[in-house]
Amino acid sequence: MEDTAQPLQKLEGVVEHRIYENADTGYAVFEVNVGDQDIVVAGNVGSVDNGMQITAYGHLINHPHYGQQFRAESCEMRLPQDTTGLLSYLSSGVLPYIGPATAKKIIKAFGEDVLTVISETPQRLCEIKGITPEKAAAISNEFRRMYGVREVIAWFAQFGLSSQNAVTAYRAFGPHTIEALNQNPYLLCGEPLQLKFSDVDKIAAALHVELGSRLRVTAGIVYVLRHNAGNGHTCLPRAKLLETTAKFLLVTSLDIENGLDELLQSGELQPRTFDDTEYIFLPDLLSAEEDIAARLGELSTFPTEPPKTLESDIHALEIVQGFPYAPLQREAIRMALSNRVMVLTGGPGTGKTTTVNAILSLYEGEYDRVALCAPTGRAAKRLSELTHHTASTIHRLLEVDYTTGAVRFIHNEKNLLKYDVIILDEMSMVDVKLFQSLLAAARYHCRIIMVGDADQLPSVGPGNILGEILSAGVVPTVRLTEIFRQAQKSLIVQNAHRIVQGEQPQKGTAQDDFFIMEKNGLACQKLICDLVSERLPRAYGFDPIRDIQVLCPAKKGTTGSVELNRCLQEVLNPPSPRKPQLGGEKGSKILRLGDKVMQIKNDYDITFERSGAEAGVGAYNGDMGIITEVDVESRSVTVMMDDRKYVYSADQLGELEPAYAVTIHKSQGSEFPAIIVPVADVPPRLRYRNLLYTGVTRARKLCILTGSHWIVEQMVRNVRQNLRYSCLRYLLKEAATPPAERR
Ligand SMILES: Nc1ncnc2c1ncn2[C@@H]1O[C@H](COP(=O)(O)OP(=O)(O)OP(=O)(O)O)[C@@H](O)[C@H]1O
Repeated sequence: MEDTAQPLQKLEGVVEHRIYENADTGYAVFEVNVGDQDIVVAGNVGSVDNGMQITAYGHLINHPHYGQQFRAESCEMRLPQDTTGLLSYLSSGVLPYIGPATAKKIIKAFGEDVLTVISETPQRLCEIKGITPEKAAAISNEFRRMYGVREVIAWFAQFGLSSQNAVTAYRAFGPHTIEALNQNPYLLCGEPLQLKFSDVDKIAAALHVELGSRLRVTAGIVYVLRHNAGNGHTCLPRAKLLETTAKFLLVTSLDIENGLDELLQSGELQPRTFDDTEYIFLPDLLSAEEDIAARLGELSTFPTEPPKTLESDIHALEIVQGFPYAPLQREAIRMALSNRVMVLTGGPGTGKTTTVNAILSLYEGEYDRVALCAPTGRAAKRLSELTHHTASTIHRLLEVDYTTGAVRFIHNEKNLLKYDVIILDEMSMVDVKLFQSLLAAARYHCRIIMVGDADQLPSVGPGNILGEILSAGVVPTVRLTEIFRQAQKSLIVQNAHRIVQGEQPQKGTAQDDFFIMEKNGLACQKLICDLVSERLPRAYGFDPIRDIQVLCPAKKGTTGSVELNRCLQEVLNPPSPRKPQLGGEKGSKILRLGDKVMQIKNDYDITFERSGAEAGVGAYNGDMGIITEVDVESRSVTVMMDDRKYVYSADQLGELEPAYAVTIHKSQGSEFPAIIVPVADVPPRLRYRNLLYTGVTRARKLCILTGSHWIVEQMVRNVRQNLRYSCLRYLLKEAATPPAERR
């Protein structure tokens, strides 16, 4: 967050001493002799060695902890040329078997040619006493490897790309990285770097790759598919893919058609045809949908014997809770006990949780190991509060393997989970890859109960599993429809059902838990601040920070989450000399002592402590907490999320955002005592039913819509189900059909 607007300064000198180096990220700190003094240089510049000549570009800054240092944005390095530099370089232990004494002997023997000898004719090193042919080969190999990384860093630097990217590329592509990238710069769009296509296009243009070249076209097609996976599609119809790619790449459709055929032939992409439409998949997403379909299809076709005492067991539960189950609830309970897989779906207040509780009790009488889980930390917490059973996130159930860098799970098909039953709530939020992983780790006989509301927004990741399962009609399903009397009293519940049925929500009166207040633009912004800071705490006793949540359809605009966060932070947690803070430069986000914050991406590595309980790792997208400490010196922030205490270091602060106002998308799976949804200035593309429905159903005790009623009307009317391309429904039907009956 420091000032980088000033022109870059240049620093030239010779590396005197390495202080710190992180081989994974390419971050290095070292002392450089610039003639009359030594200056500490830090930055993502890759590996450096004593004696190297460097030219760095960056800024001289005053680090609060380490004092004056040069923060390098980029750095060119040359191996030492003269014998003094060479001696310093070789004496530093940079190469195996060469210490200061051997370095002296080698330089004496080969002078300024020493590095050429090491690289080209290492056998000549055997002229030095003590260097065997094996040692000479090891020295030469190590030198070439290091030099290779450096060359890759230099190649990346000429296109303005970081050393961190270079180190990652070198690790993926090996000693021939530059050769491979010169031949096909579009490799940079794929794993592991996934750079933006337009940026790679510029590099390709500099390397004289033509617009219509096969390399560019095939990379463009894969890129379009991957981009669409980011928007939730597991595949695209062939025609749509061709059309989108042609527009994106500005080349003829014939070129694209040929490119696609090549990718299909090589297996880099895979086709499936259903209802006369050819769908094109990235292989990993196809195998995710196929695996899910195969498993659920198989489980669906093998019902089990229900326990003989089932009816009397259900009756016993009814006596304990004091009311009978409704017919559909009974059907769901029976289904859970007589099938290996099922879906339980329904809107708010239709008795899903009551039914899950019954299923849980009966399963616990039957089986030893029943797991309850949900896709997010907040959803798991809510589930465990409602059922009084331990519930965990799917990630925690599968246990993330932290050692590999990529997200892998400790429980998988080779190391199965030891559960007899898995009950999975908030199914609408689960994406195909995560569900594939969960099913793969489930034992063969494990029952799978999926619970969710298909009218909620679909998952952030690719797929629309719940919607697809329901439309396939293969998996045994109960759809609860009755709104129970208890829930009927709530206008939140009534209005949620109205919205789903395309009816307008009713404005409430003073006794109700749902209101619509007409205000637009800045007046709406001001109204929200007043409601949160004064009116609702006064009228209902809500804590403005912990109980009230503003949920925005959009990020941008006067009543978007960014602007509202700024205003609410100012009102609820204003600056004060007693409240240290970070950020704020040039309008960047501020993190201040006492702020409510949200974790905005999954971090599987971050550790937390708990007083009186075991420490652990992981903070997940959507987790919320309060800043309890800000250390300006080390630029670190301490956050309490329930009983978990996290310390975010300077480089992890990007994972946190103020959370007085969050988007409805980020609030999926969570509930709050009171919510306010600004329905003013909502961009047209975000005016749709499921978004409003998901927002409204997050409220437990109070829901206020502030904005204009005609935007509410538009949102209710617009049923543009976030159309998601997926073939799970077809694959499920196929999997549940005996082979002989398939077409
Ligand atoms: N068979 C029943 N008879 C009477 N009341 C019931 C019955 N089943 C559930 N209820 C009541 O209806 C209300 C809503 O039930 P429940 O919490 O199970 O619904 P839900 O679908 O999980 O709702 P939400 O999704 O909003 O959490 C609760 O007060 C519950 O006690």
